Amino acid sequence: MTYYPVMLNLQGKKAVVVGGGPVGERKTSGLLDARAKVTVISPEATEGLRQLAAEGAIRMLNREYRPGDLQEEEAFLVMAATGSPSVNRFVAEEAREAGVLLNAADDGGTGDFLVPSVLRRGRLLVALSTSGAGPAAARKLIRELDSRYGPEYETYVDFLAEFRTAAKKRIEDQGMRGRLLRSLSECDIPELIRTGRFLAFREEVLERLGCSPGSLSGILEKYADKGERP
Ligand SMILES: C[C@@]1(CC(=O)O)c2cc3[nH]c(cc4nc(cc5[nH]c(cc(n2)[C@H]1CCC(=O)O)[C@@](C)(CC(=O)O)[C@@H]5CCC(=O)O)C(CC(=O)O)=C4CCC(=O)O)c(CCC(=O)O)c3CC(=O)O
Ligand SMILES: NC(=O)C1=CN([C@@H]2O[C@H](COP(=O)(O)OP(=O)(O)OC[C@H]3O[C@@H](n4cnc5c(N)ncnc54)[C@H](O)[C@@H]3O)[C@@H](O)[C@H]2O)C=CC1
Repeated sequence: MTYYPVMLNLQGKKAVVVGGGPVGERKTSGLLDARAKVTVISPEATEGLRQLAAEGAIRMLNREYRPGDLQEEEAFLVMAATGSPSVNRFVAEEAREAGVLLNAADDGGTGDFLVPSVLRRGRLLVALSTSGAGPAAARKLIRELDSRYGPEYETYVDFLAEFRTAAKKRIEDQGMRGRLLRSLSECDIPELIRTGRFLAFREEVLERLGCSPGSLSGILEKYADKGERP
C-alpha cells in the first residue's frame, strides 16, 4: 500500500473510538492532542480512559457498539480498536456506508488511514510511518528523532511564524519575500537558541525587517548553517 500523508485539522470535530483497551486509549490520547471531541464506546475501559471520562475530557458510552452509533454521534472519523475482529469489521462496514473516515487498529489495510508515530515540538509535527510494516520500528525511529530535535525547536518554529507574518505585512514583493524566507530557513537558529544568542539575532532581524528589509539577506546568509555571529 502506498499512503498519502496529510495533517488533519480535527479541532472540535467528532471522533469515535470503539474499544477501550490500551490501543483505544493510545488512539484517544492522540485525538485529544489534536483537540478532537472524543466519544469512546466500550463495555470496559482502561483506568486512563475512565479518568479522562471522569474529568469530562471525553464522552464514554459504557456498552458495546450498536448499529447506527456512528451516524448518531455524527462522527467525522472512527477508530475501530476492539479486541474482536468481527466487531471491528462491522464498525468498518458502517463507516464505509456512512462515509466516516476509518482507522482499523487490528487490520490497517482495511481502513482509510493509519496512525503514524509522532513527535511534537509546539507547531513542529513529525509523523513517521512504516505503512504497517513494523509499528514498533516506527516508534524506535521517532525516538531517534526525539533526541535529535530538542525543545529549542518549539521556539524556532514560533520564530519562523513570527518572521513570516511580519514579512507578509512589510514586504509586498512576493519574490523578495520568498527569497528571504528561504534564506531564513537555511539559518541554524536552533543552534543560536541552544547557545543563548537567539534573542539578539531575533531583535536584529526583526528590526531590519521593519526598516531596511533589503539589508536582511546579507545578514541571514552569514548565519546560514553555521549559526555563528558574523
Ligand atoms: C497499521 C497500524 C494501524 C493503526 O493503528 O493505525 C497498526 C497496526 C497494528 N499494530 C500492531 C502492534 C503494535 N503496534 C504498536 C505501536 C503503535 N502502532 C501504531 C500504528 C499502527 N499500528 C498502524 C501502522 C503504523 C506504521 O506502520 O507506521 C503507532 C505507530 C501509532 C499509535 O497507535 O498511536 C504505535 C506506536 C506509537 C508510538 O509510541 O510512537 C506496537 C508497539 C508497542 O506496543 O510497543 C505493537 C506491537 C509490536 C508489533 O506488532 O509490531 C498490530 C498487531 C497486533 C497483533 O499482534 O495482532 C497491528 C495490526 C496489524 O498488523 O494490522
Ligand atoms: N494498531 C495498534 O497500534 C495495535 C493494534 N492492536 C490490535 O488492536 C486490538 C485492541 O487491542 P487492545 O486495546 O490491547 O485490546 P483489549 O482486548 O485490551 O481491549 C479491547 C477493548 O474492546 C472492548 N470491546 C470488546 N467488544 C466490544 C464491542 N462489541 N463494542 C465496543 N467495545 C468492545 C473491550 O471492552 C476492551 O475494552 C487488538 O486485538 C489487536 O488486534 C494491538 C496492538 C497495537
